[in-house]
Amino acid sequence: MLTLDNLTKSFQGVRAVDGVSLSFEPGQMVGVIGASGAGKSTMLRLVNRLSDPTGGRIVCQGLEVSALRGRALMAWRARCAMIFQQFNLVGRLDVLTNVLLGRLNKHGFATSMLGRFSDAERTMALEALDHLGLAQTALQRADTLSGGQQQRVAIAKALLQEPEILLADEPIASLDPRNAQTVMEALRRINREQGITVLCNLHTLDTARAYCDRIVGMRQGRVVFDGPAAALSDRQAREIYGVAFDEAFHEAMTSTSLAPAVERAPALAPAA
Ligand SMILES: Nc1ncnc2c1ncn2[C@@H]1O[C@H](COP(=O)(O)OP(=O)(O)OP(=O)(O)O)[C@@H](O)[C@H]1O
Repeated sequence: MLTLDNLTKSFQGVRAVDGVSLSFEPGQMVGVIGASGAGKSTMLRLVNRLSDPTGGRIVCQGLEVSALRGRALMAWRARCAMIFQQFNLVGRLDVLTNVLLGRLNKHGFATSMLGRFSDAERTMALEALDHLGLAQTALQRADTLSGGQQQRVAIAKALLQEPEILLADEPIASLDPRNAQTVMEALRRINREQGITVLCNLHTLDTARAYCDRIVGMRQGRVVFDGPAAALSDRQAREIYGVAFDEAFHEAMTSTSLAPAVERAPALAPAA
């Protein structure tokens, strides 16, 4: 169980995360939604300690994450992998090497850059790519792939960390609807098959409703909704998004709807 207890982060007087208390059961897929500036990214960055809280605590299975320093902090970061909107791959390196860089925290930077990976790790990386429908791209430069493919490479890299928690910060924000669907299906499948807890910041409502067990709605740094996706009413959604509500809905309605995706076969369709 991962628990955020009265978690707060202030930036020069702005309370980006304001007294958030939440608990996440292992294996949940949680969509964090809210308008721009609601505090979603800051909350995720606090969880893996890319950013330090100014108040409150983070506790995971008895470990006080918010107090960790040095090696213990590195070990925590290895337990919760993070993927970003902009993929964070090294474009000039091939896909396989990018995925192997997910082992960085097991080896240290120098060894990883020298490419000293074991056969078992290479097999693990190829299996992760294969699982994500990308085995055939292993020797291609990462920057020759489509955005959706690059995000799936980033997911494979995150999986090489063997994480318990996957933090996804707007993973589909820069993708077209088809690639967005493929990436969300991949995250859902990893969550279901490997039991990895997924906390995913999302802009649009229908995506959160379609793929997540639970939705956390944030507004001005606070949690204003926490419950099953099916329990989120339009009135509550309006409260979460405020004046940005129409935008959140408009995006959802004008894009190829992602909603039916969970009803489809779980196999990953190759993205363009
Ligand atoms: N490093 C920082 N320095 C100062 N203010 C910051 C910093 N990071 C975030 N903020 C502020 O904290 C608030 C929450 O930002 P955050 O990026 O967490 O929101 P968000 O919900 O993820 O928004 P978006 O969907 O646009 O990414 C905003 O007011 C933002 O300007």
